[in-house]
Amino acid sequence: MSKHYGEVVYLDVFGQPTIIIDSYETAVAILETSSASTSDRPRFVMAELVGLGYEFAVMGYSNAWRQRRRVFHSFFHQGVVSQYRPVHLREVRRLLSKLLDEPEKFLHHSRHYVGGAIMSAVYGIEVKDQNDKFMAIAERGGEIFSDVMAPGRYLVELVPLLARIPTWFPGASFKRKAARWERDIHDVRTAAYNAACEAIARGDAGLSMTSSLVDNSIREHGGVSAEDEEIFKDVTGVAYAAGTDTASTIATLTAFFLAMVVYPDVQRKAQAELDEIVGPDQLPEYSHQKSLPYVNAVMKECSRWHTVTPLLVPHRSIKDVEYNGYLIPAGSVLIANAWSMSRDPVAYPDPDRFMPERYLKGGKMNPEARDPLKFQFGFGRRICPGMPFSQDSLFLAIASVLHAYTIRPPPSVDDSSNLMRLGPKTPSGGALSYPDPFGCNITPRSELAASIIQQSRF
Ligand code: HEM
Repeated sequence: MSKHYGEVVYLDVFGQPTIIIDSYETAVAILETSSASTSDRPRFVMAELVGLGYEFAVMGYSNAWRQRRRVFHSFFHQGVVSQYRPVHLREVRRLLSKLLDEPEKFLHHSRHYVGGAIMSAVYGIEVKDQNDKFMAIAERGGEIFSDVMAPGRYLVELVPLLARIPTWFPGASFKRKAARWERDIHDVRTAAYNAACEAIARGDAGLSMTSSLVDNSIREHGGVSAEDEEIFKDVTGVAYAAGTDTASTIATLTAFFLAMVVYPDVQRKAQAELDEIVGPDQLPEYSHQKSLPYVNAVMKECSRWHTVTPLLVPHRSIKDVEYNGYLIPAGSVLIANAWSMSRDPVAYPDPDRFMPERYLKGGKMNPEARDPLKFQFGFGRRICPGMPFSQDSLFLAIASVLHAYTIRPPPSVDDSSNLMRLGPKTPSGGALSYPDPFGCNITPRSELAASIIQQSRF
């Protein structure tokens, strides 16, 4: 888009000033340097109608948002996420073991890997069953989130007055849908939270975000006030929803499997590095991460190659902002086009190609290469607070799967032109983007690898 219209595009959408930001540098100038003025959110009417207003991800730049974000941050910032590593390590052994038994269900197992870690971290609940009800609730919540946050999908976003028409009114199908979905969203916020509180009351709860919040409250105030209980449900609910649903980390992990199918040379290079650093007798640990530049580069390239949230989540300006001689009026909706940033041919020559080498120089991470995490997780005061947790989760899965398994195209894909068709596509539709469905053939790299996985079963 910037090729034709420039890096900042102004649109008047039914009287609503809307700015599309196409370049990374411009996004930093507007959303980071001026973040005190550009960290509000526009109103998401459909999200409110389905009950998603409790998520601080959709709240305006207010005290309620600040309060919830502060609580969330205290459990997920870079300095504390290592406390969840034992959980990721347990879940990755489960993932490897399931891949041995049912490799064709790799996407399903990946969902359980990501969701299992977040369920433990947030509620102290261990997900064992393939058909776990809490996983199903979160996945349903994720589908609804992606639908209602899709830009331009609902007329009510442009004409909020429509939200007042009665449900039976002709053309009010969006309201009937919202009424049905409200029950699902209510379950996301309360079902696992209530189960965790029951376990705390019985005295058999695992250590978690919920148990810490409740225990601290009892210690400091002698109990949990009704007001605090609402905040605890909001904050644990958003962590569970954002971490477990069909989005984010899972979409990046799916892109990893796809990239390994399409680019076998990359896979071989990453495996050679793992063989040298980790060796054949054990599985990767976090202590290996610093010595695995190529695997780290694969992980970064997965995030860039497949953009999970192509238009991120819109911000809104609360004051006039000047950028490069232009005036961005207060009240503008600010949309950062992460898809276009990920395809910037200057930062990423041959951008559709999966090429971890772009982040490396002399066998080490190249500090001059643009790190895609700087835009794929948003900007300024709204930057994704779940990034450190999701990076820990992704590293361990990517390193462990590559170390133990070979990922090949399914037998039905017999030549390279068919393979390339599996590559990334310009996203369309929902707020969250997923690679198209694909199959792959996953087999242990050696008998030793299979036996290590067997031994680590629990
Ligand atoms: C690959 C994984 C992920 C990606 C690509 C991703 C991306 C994003 C993006 C683009 C935003 C909006 C940022 C902005 O408005 O500028 C966001 C916000 C958010 N994310 Fe993530 N996310 C991921 C994983 C997670 C995880 C695992 C969690 C929870 C543990 C999480 C929790 C949140 C929350 C709570 C917000 C709202 C922040 C706010 O509005 O203040 N995310 N994420």
